Amino acid sequence: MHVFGLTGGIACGKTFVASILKEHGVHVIDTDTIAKACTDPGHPVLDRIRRTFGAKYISADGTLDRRELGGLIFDDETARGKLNSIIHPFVYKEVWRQLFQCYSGRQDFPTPIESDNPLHRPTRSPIVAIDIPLLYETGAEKSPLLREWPVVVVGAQRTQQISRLMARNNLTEAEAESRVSSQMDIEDKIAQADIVIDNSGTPAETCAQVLDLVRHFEASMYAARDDHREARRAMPLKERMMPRELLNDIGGRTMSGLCRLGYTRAKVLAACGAGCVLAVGAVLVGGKVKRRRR
Ligand SMILES: CC(C)(COP(=O)(O)OP(=O)(O)OC[C@H]1O[C@@H](n2cnc3c(N)ncnc32)[C@H](O)[C@@H]1O)[C@@H](O)C(=O)NCCC(=O)NCCS
Ligand SMILES: Nc1ncnc2c1ncn2[C@@H]1O[C@H](COP(=O)(O)OP(=O)(O)OP(=O)(O)O)[C@@H](O)[C@H]1O
Repeated sequence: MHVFGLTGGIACGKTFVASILKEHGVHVIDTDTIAKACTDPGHPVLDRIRRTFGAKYISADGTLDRRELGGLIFDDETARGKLNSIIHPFVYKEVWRQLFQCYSGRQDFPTPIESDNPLHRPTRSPIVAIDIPLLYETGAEKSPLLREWPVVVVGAQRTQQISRLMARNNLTEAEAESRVSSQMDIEDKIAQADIVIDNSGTPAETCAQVLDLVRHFEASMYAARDDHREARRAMPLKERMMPRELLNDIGGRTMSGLCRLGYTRAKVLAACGAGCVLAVGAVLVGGKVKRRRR
């Protein structure tokens, strides 16, 4: 499986690019969708928002008043930091859960967020994009989630960000300016990117770049798999087996990682079985080690 981070400035076109990726079979884990699910009525996050910012940010029907809260946090760095510290830990945990679901392919992996959203279903897609608008702002590129994987930045000009945001969200120029300024400058994101999709042109031009990107990932994934198979075929049979101590070590470390995320040992084992925990661990330590065949 090949994973990559997808980011860009506000209104640069991440959602547009993600929709093309999905059409080409890429599974997208969307953190905006997860963050929205976290603020559904009944979720502990909504209650913390009410206690932190006040009841005026909750509508009469009990849902989050997104426009009102957006008006506060995009203009106020301290409030933004508070909101991020309430929501982001839930988002991070749910991204990991969905990624484990992708690795294991199991529908019944324990789910903190129950949802009918198709994005929350497991996938057998070999390529997974994690769409994180605040990827660089939160240092996710250096976190265990993404440090082994490339980051793709969707870029556009700042003036286009403002005009697209005003049109899409029905905002004034000042409101759009404040939202764009609340994030790292798009030029800085482009400078840090591993790969850039330039969405300053026509949608058709962007589609062509995205198609090239999918082909690039497919080619590098299959080349790596073929190299790996060839190298293994050249090894004596005994060396192809993974030592039992290494298997135990990987299994133990993966299990403690999952337990730190809040899953109980029994839940993890019931959900995917010991063999799968080992396989996930093996993939995470570099994909060099394969599950032993019975
Ligand atoms: C402030 C909220 C209620 C405004 O809701 P609204 O429907 O207007 O915007 P939406 O959620 O669709 O986000 C649109 C875009 O705004 C930008 N954005 C959202 N939150 C933030 C933030 N805390 N800081 C900077 N930019 C942000 C992102 O580029 C995002 O793609 C909402 O964005 C929110 O809950 N944000 C905090 C959670 C968060 O950080 N989400 C980003 C992904 S984890
Ligand atoms: N190449 C393009 N030409 C013209 N309009 C575009 C182009 N790409 C995207 N748009 C429009 O710009 C707006 C922003 O795009 P999109 O919603 O994909 O951005 P985003 O990066 O996901 O935004 P956000 O950070 O707010 O989630 C949308 O209304 C979209 O239809």
